Amino acid sequence: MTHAIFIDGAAGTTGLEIRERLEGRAEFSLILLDEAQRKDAAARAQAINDADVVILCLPDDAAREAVSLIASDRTRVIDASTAHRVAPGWTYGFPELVGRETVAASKRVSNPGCYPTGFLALVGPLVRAGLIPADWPLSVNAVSGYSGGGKGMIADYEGEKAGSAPSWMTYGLTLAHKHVPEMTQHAGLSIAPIFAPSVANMLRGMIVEVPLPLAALPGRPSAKQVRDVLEAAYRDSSVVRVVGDYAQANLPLERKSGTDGMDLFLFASADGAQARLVAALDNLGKGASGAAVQNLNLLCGLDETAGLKL
Ligand SMILES: NC(=O)C1=CN([C@@H]2O[C@H](COP(=O)(O)OP(=O)(O)OC[C@H]3O[C@@H](n4cnc5c(N)ncnc54)[C@H](OP(=O)(O)O)[C@@H]3O)[C@@H](O)[C@H]2O)C=CC1
Ligand SMILES: CC(=O)N[C@@H](CCC(=O)OP(=O)(O)O)C(=O)O
Repeated sequence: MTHAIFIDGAAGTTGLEIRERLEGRAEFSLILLDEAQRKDAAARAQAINDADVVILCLPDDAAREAVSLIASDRTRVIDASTAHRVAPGWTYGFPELVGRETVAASKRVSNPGCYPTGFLALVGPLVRAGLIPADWPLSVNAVSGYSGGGKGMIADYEGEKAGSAPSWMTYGLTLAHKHVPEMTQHAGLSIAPIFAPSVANMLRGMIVEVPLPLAALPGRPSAKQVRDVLEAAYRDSSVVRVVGDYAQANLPLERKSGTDGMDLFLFASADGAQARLVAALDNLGKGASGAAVQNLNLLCGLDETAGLKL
């Protein structure tokens, strides 16, 4: 069976990467709009309703508009934007956390944000297991490649003004980043984490870190207990891996660049009092396009890793 797929926003950063992963796959036929039609509401509405699955790679408002254009009961949606990540009636498209069957059975799937993908992979299982209380005041520090800001930020770093682009900058200084609600809700937290994102002068790649004062947590969990919970959570996954044999003295932003996988690490102090939980991924891989293709595979009853770069 061939599944008809329409990528709305196929000319953007995320859309192009999804297209690249789908090309040459016999299970899919792509519905394509040319340059003159790709922002035409009537042409998009037709394509949306002709598709079995629509993948939205659009700004939030355009994603909401695209969903409003759906008239066909058959059309299923994967939205890569922030528009529906905490919306009722939408499945949060993180198969390793919500269950592959749940994603596979859904008509409306919201792809996780890139930073929340790292944060939730690390923290979700630990909250669920009771090692981190729901009201624990977590913080999360992260670095992204500049492609995380889409075509606009890529132009800032690679276009005429490239010389004045910072080599590294922290942002989210109002403490109201759009990813905080999904991090809080899908981790099962009652207190929002303090989120400190930053961008480096590198195209792609992401490191997300959660410092964890083990000795201050109720029950004082050991590093081994934390690691055991994470390993059990991802035992069945070939996309998310808990790395147990990392012997290097540092961890580069490039670690997972160009791949759709995510590596998780637990670094603990010798006395077991402190730990640093770290996720390495590609903001355009498991952080966006790879996750969308993984979800698409599940919606279509295919192997979840088909077409992924692992
Ligand atoms: N980049 C990343 O790492 C990640 C991005 N995302 C999310 O994915 C979505 C897409 O992001 P990204 O690919 O980075 O963004 P880009 O800006 O690179 O691409 C967005 C695309 O949407 C097109 N577009 C805008 N409005 C409309 C419209 N009304 N109708 C049709 N097309 C439209 C743009 O057209 P034009 O080319 O003319 O500007 C552009 O091609 C966003 O919601 C983003 O937040 C999610 C996870 C990670
Ligand atoms: C570097 C950079 O600017 N990153 C983006 C997030 C990219 C992303 O994944 O966000 P969404 O999927 O939620 O759009 C930001 O902080 O807004």
